[in-house]
Amino acid sequence: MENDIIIRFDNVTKIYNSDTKVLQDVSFELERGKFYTLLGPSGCGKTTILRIIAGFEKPTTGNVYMNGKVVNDVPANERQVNTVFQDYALFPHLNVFENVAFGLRIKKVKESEIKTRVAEALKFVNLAGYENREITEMSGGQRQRVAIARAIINDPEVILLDEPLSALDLKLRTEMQYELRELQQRLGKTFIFVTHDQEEALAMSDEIFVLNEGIIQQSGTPVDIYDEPINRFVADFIGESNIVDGVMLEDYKVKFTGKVFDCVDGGMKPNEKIDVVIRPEDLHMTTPEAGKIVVRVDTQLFRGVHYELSTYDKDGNEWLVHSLKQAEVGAQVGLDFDPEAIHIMRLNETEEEFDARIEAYTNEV
Ligand SMILES: Nc1ncnc2c1ncn2[C@@H]1O[C@H](COP(=O)(O)OP(=O)(O)OP(=O)(O)O)[C@@H](O)[C@H]1O
Repeated sequence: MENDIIIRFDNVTKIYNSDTKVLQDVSFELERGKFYTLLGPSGCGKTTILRIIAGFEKPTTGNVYMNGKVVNDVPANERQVNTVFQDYALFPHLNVFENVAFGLRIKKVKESEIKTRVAEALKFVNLAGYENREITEMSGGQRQRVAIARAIINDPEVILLDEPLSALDLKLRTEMQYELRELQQRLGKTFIFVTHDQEEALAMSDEIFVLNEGIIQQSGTPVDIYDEPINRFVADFIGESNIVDGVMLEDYKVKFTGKVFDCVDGGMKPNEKIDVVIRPEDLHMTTPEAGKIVVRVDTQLFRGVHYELSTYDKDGNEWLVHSLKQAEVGAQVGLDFDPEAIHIMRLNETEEEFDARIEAYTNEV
């Protein structure tokens, strides 16, 4: 239903003063009440998308819609959007109460209403009772929550979060991931979260947009993107991958490392060159005789839950393996995998082409 679409980008391009395109024909639709993540390396255009949604920047071409209306020229303060910035942008000279109350004071809301609403917002982020604390006396995680309380106090429809966890240490970051996700679900608002951390994106999102050089490479649920990356960039960026050159001989038959394997993919030209991806956790160690690929174990690291092995085949391809069993460095071992573990990626296939092929191919089957 069009009703449920809160934000829509229609072929949005952004060119700053020079002629480099920071965003290239970006189109997407965001539904109300979901948790979205923009994921990509530094400089890929994530923050630019947030700034366009917030109204701090205008698209060079294309249209941005909110609730079905074009908002290209609507100023930031007239949009139902609030931002939580990377450094939280809290006022160090004001206490917690005044930081959260700030937006309401600007709007000249009555003092008694300010009190009630600040108390509600602080309760929501589990900071009831902290009203009189100075910002400088709050921990990193608590400051984060103050910033969120400040962002939700005006009851915006959309909350933008620009790398809000990057200043926290690993343990606190993980805690805050749970907390933010839970908070988003309780609030029922649309969250748009920017990060370059793929684990964070996988853990928190309903849907992820993977960006590179101003182009959306792929969008989908964390599971879809992890299981079916459409190109080398996405496969590499989302988790660890083994990627080798291959040839799709015909439907269900792929050749790589000089051997032919059964797979579950198809819909390509005969003998088409492709990239093959196999995730390290899908490779199982066995004897060299029983293995589909024979490799030599080069290094082994204990990672707590599993061993991470770096191995090489006779052609010099590296195969990362996650194994519960220990291996012997220098030993020859076999690697086994299921046909379903072989992911095929067409060279230069766009997301639309990928979707169309999968649909046509699965219909055929
Ligand atoms: N105001 C501006 N004027 C000119 N160029 C800009 C401006 N803002 C951003 N850029 C350029 O646009 C590109 C994308 O920047 P953006 O901040 O959107 O990327 P990002 O993915 O958020 O990166 P990061 O993770 O490093 O913040 C970069 O090359 C950046 O230098």
